[in-house]
Amino acid sequence: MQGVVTRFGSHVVHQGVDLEVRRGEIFAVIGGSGTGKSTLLREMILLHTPNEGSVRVLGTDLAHITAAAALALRQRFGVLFQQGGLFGSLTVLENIGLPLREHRRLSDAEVDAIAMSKLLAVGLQAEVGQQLPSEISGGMLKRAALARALALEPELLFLDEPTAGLDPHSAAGLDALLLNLRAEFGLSVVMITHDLDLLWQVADRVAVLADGTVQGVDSMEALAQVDKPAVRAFFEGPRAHAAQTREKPPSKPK
Ligand SMILES: Nc1ncnc2c1ncn2[C@@H]1O[C@H](COP(=O)(O)OP(=O)(O)OP(=O)(O)O)[C@@H](O)[C@H]1O
Repeated sequence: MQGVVTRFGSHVVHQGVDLEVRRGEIFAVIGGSGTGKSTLLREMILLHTPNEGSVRVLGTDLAHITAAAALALRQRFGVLFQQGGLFGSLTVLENIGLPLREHRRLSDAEVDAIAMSKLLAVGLQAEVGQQLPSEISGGMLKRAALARALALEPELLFLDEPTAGLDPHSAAGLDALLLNLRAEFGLSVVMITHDLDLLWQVADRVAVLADGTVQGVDSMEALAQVDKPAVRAFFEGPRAHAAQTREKPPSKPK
């Protein structure tokens, strides 16, 4: 993103946001409530157009993108929305297979086989595939939604608050899963999160959004040394300290 300006009426949300996400990295955007994180994500996934500035995703400039190019681009990235967004009347396996039915010419058996491989890749048991979303836990729902986001083998994954609403055990499981998926599929990940553990354990670089601009982009370790109030806010308080000192998984690839 370069020079992104976003206004809603007279309310200026972004006043010149510059961001660059590198291939293969897990990149997080943090910021206080209302600083425009969700809007920024929506601008990256073709759901909102900024008033000024440019957004490029996987080499494609979104400014004057044709409908056909947008359709092609959407198949190269996966999105995990905060609520998961699975269809309640379909089984988990049918949900995961939906993007394949929509965008690929495959037999039912082929769709089911790929959907099952994604289900297993996110650490769910095969039997879960036959259950309805209402029958599984919040942590399993997130995993199932992630499996659906992975169905078309995206190069890039966008996650909106992936651990929101999860108990600490399920959230920790998701940390490990993201690291594994990146290692296995070479995914690049852009996520919005308030989860300090997720930030410390998983994010390679983090952008701090405040006052309409990016106040700093760096590893959590480096940001912890930055002496700006908007950045410091994320490193103070008992929860921040606990997350910072928690043991990290040894597998964190660099
Ligand atoms: N469609 C819209 N119309 C008008 N105002 C909007 C719209 N979408 C977002 N806003 C405003 O833009 C600002 C940023 O919203 P956004 O949801 O992007 O923030 P956020 O950082 O994701 O917040 P939170 O952490 O609370 O989810 C808010 O003041 C919000 O009210």
